[in-house]
Amino acid sequence: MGKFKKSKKGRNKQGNEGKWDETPRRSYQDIVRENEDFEKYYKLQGICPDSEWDTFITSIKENLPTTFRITGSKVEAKALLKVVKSEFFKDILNPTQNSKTVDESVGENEELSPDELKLINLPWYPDGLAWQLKLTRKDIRRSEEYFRLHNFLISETNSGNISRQEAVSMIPPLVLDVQSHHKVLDMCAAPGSKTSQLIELLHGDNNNIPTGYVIANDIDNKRCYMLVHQAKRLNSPCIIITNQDSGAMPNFITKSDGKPSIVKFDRILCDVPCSGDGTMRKNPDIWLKWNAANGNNLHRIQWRILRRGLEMLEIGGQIVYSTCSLNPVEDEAVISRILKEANGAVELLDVTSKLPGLKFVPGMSHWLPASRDIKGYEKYEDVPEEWHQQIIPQMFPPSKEEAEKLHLDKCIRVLPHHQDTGGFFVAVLVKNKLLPWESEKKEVELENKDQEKGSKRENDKTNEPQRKKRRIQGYKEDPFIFFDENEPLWPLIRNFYEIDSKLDPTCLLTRCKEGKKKNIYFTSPGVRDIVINNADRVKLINTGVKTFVRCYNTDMECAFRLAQEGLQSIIPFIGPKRRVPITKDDLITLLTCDNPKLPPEIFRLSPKCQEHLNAISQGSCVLSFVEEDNKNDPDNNSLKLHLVGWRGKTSARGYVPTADCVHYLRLCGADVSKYDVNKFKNKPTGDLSGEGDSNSVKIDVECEVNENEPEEIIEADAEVEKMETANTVS
Ligand SMILES: C[S@@+](CC[C@H](N)C(=O)[O-])C[C@H]1O[C@@H](n2cnc3c(N)ncnc32)[C@H](O)[C@@H]1O
Repeated sequence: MGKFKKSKKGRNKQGNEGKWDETPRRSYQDIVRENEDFEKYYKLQGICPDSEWDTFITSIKENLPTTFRITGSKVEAKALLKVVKSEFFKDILNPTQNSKTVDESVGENEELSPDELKLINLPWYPDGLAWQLKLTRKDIRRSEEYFRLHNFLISETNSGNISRQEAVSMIPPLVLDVQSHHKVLDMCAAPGSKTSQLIELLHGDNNNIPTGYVIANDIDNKRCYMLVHQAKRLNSPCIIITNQDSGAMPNFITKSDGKPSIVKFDRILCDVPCSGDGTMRKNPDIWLKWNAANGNNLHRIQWRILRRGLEMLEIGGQIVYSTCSLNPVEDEAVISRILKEANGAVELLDVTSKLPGLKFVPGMSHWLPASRDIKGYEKYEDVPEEWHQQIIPQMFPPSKEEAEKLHLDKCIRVLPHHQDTGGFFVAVLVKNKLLPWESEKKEVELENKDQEKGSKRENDKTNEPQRKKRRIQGYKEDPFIFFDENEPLWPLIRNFYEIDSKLDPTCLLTRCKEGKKKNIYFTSPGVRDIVINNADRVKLINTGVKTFVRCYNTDMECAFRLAQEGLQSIIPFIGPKRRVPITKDDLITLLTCDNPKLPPEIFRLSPKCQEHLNAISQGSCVLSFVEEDNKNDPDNNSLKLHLVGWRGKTSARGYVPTADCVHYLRLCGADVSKYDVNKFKNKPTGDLSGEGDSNSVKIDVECEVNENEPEEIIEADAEVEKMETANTVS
């Protein structure tokens, strides 16, 4: 779904683009990576065989290699992968040395040990799209040898076509088995790297809008706007962002088949808050503050979230529980506790076949809950009273007989030295029947109560005018106002773009009750159902992908231009008139135009494109490129690029941000060397940073609308940038 991505207006405004590798403000070099308690605690737990201890402890003290994955639809991602392999990895990494520094089949290379390999294609990530570079970001940034790779990583990150994500953090969405019809809940989602993967998996390679959706939730309001930022990159109409404590997450109501019912989710990701000691390689400050009490205190929160997740899960549904902590009290102890409480209603799944080539150890069945002074206890009765607040009976490992039933060995533990990553824990659970404390009756009663509350609010609402900013438990968000069947704006837009009647206009929404509508967003019908039926009961932060934008250019018959963000969602519904076929050469001509004041004249484009443009009125249009080579491929593997364009009086333009522009040019095999400035020799003129827009191909200024991004989003954009930079996830 290369289609569902990009646009980083907020980031551009902040001038934060391109800082993919900026060193975190505080200097990690000065941190002494030692913590006696940490070592004592994990030796006590026996998290690895004694013979591996030295390798483990050495590895966890080293800086983390750089990892990234290529995002997008299979076709577009594969095209970019080809560029990565042919243009960057082979030539740039040790060009004069043995080409086997690139390993595409880990384990099969007999000549070089993994230690000698600089570049590894992660074998367990589908389609070879994830890579690990044995170089830190600083190595890449500081060395002239890698300047082209550095430029590439910056610009493709900016355009959302690669995602910098720690290798192990890619695992949970992969084992969740998300399909396009699934209702997916991401309970602790911010900053959202896994949410992005979930959305990509939901869209799969199907061009249809998925019937399922992803609800991405976080308790931290500020961090919710990081999710908005991630969602903006993906341009999916199937995501909703909510701001709740997931340990007490309210039920969602649906009326999809007429009568109200409680939504049960098919897939849930429970990537809980944790001590994060698996991330010490990228967050060395954890060495300074690590203590055993931390994990003990988190156990209860983690258990509470997982428990609520299981309640919200459909029978037959799957939930992934994950942490970036090595601590069994935060990992197996939570799983063991919940399995015991569920009394057979929930069981662990073995998902190792979904991760071919991943090195890991099975989950532990024995551990020693320990007090802050690193004294481990075999049983609760041995715990001195002073620690009873911290250590509770439920944290203890199962008895031998219990352990045989629980199969904690189906959990996956990745330790840093296994394949030079961070540490990680992941477990997949399936719900086979109602939980012992759940009953159909209770759910129905609850639902009725919810309905009563809902209708009371409705009645109250009719008696008082709706305020622009509603307040639910202190939160304020602009309302979500869906078009009704008779929306006066719709016929105008529909006729201009010849929009098929299959597009339901009631799935379009705005965020302003009064005044001129500026931006029109689009959601899938499933998302619309959730928003309409839950806006009064759940803190909804954001939904919808920007699809039409008010345009003040009076040369256009329609008051709304297309927005690139929503184009991929509605392209199947747009009629042939405003879809302009372009060739690869047209695309290159349109995208290499540097001067917004001098866009290419129509006569410079291909005859077919000229003919089409000459036949339509001025204004917004779609520029559609379909790769000729594979046009008749039965698997429909031809590269298709749809860009928002503008038909001017005598000229045409692509309306594409700079980073996207470079990306498309790269995919077309065009020359992008003018953007590829060697900063060690020249001051950059090509604008890969995105801070300026000198090279972006832009629409007439008068048609550009003043899209005021909410302050929270701009701040969050900057914050995500900072986090990605510092690689801090937990
Ligand atoms: C490990 S991080 C999640 C990382 C995220 N899944 C990702 O891949 O980018 C944990 C998140 O849980 C959130 N959180 C903590 N307590 C929570 C709660 N009770 N309900 C919902 N979210 C919570 C934190 O704000 C934090 O963003």
